[in-house]
Amino acid sequence: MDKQYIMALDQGTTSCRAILFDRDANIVGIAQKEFAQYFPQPGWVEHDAMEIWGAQMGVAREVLETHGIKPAAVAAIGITNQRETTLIWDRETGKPVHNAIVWQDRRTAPICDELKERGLEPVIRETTGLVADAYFSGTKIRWLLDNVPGVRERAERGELLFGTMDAWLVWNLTRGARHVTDYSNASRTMLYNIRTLEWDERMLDELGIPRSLLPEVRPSSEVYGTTATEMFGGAEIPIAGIAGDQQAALFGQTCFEQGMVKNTYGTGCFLLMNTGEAPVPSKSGLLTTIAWGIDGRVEYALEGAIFIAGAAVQWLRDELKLIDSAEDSEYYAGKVEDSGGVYVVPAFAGLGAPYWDMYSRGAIFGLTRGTRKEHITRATLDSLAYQTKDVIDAMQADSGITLKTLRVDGGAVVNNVMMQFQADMLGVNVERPTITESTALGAAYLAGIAVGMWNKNDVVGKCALERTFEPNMDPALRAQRYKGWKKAVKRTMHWEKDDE
Ligand SMILES: Nc1ncnc2c1ncn2[C@@H]1O[C@H](COP(=O)(O)OP(=O)(O)O)[C@@H](O)[C@H]1O
Ligand SMILES: O=P(O)(O)OC[C@H](O)CO
Repeated sequence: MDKQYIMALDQGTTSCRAILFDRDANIVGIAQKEFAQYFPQPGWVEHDAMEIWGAQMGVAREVLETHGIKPAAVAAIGITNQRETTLIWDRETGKPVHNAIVWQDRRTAPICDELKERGLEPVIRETTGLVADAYFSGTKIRWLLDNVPGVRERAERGELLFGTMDAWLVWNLTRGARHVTDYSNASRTMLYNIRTLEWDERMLDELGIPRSLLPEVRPSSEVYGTTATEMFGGAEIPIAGIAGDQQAALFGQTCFEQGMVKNTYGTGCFLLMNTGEAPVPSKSGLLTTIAWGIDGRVEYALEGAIFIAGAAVQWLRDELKLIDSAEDSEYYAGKVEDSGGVYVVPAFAGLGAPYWDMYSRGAIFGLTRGTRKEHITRATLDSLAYQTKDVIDAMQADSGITLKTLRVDGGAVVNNVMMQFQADMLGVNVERPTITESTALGAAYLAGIAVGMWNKNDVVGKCALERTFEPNMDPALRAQRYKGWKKAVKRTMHWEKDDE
């Protein structure tokens, strides 16, 4: 039988998706399942890894069945995942020792403070490209070793394995035959030396993490193994691509040239600029990270991670109940000229790039007796664009490259009011592609390339634009609005730590 499909498994923060692509990289079908979010304490976020595994397999089988496609017709599986989310499990039983600690989880902020006090920040930056923040896996592993009874002893006896969600899925799909991750995911652990491309002894030592926990690090496009026979009714499907979701989106948007930038507007916003074969250090609060390893080469990116973006729209809907659905935000925001001087700073989980303030918290500024929900809704959407501008300014400063256009994707880019304001704020065109599932597309490309279905040139030709938003705001007005935003951000900083 002709192997004509590539299946992307997109293990996101709130849902598992399986997306089938045909040989022309068109979407044939999508299945999606949300899973539970656990918030055991303020600032803590956990996932049940067994639920994720069940949901991921469920959608993989569902998308094949719904479209009447036999597993044997799938040429390869590409995996892409929420990054940093940390799991430790037993190498014999496959049982997790604890829920996964999610990237948004702030419980390890004190461990990060301790690393900073020990003067390790420059070492972390130099070796891993990251900053000392609770966001990354390293301090989450440390927390599990210190706080879950028996885990440190079992880890030291070599009985346990650590992985981000990619490694967890590959390990399960291959029934424990492979414990692997790829360069892009490894570069988010705070344990991986992005220059030597090895686990970093110093960081492992500083955090007291046994090496035996760690997966093997492989390129982002190669056959890592095949699915165990019982997974898909006897078909042994090659698992041929792995990349963290934001790097996968950069690949899916075919940002293959140095200086090309994409922004994904999902729960958070993640901007990545391809910086080519050399890691570019940041002086402006960005991360230096591995984009992918392919064709025997590793390429790097500068990244700005914004923790709360679309999640702020969910907050309007679920907590404030100002809107009934995320789509409503466009309707209400469109009913006013502008936010009427209101600024929403959605620092619910502290601030990421370029501020890196774990102790900032959300705030609404500029309220007057005339403020309506339309203004607050608009200001919430504006905050996605302002945060993006903060990161773009930092990227331009660090790389010396001036942004020409911004390629966008993710669930929130359907919002035309927000996209237009983004173009206005940046003063460059914002390009929205036809397929906004860039993350899954990137994973599919990586897998399809590994099994010879496509090459890199083929996929560049497949990128089609659906709409371009052109800037249409007076530069003086832009500067004035942005100044207000900077003032608002400043006033939220250190909120949790200031006693005054
Ligand atoms: N029309 C819309 N306007 C603004 N935000 C939206 C809209 N539709 C969806 N969103 C936001 O997009 C996010 C979902 O995007 P998605 O890419 O699926 O996120 P993730 O992969 O992070 O789970 C949600 O946070 C939601 O609030
Ligand atoms: O699941 P997403 O799309 O919100 O992405 C999460 C990021 O990978 C976290 O770094």
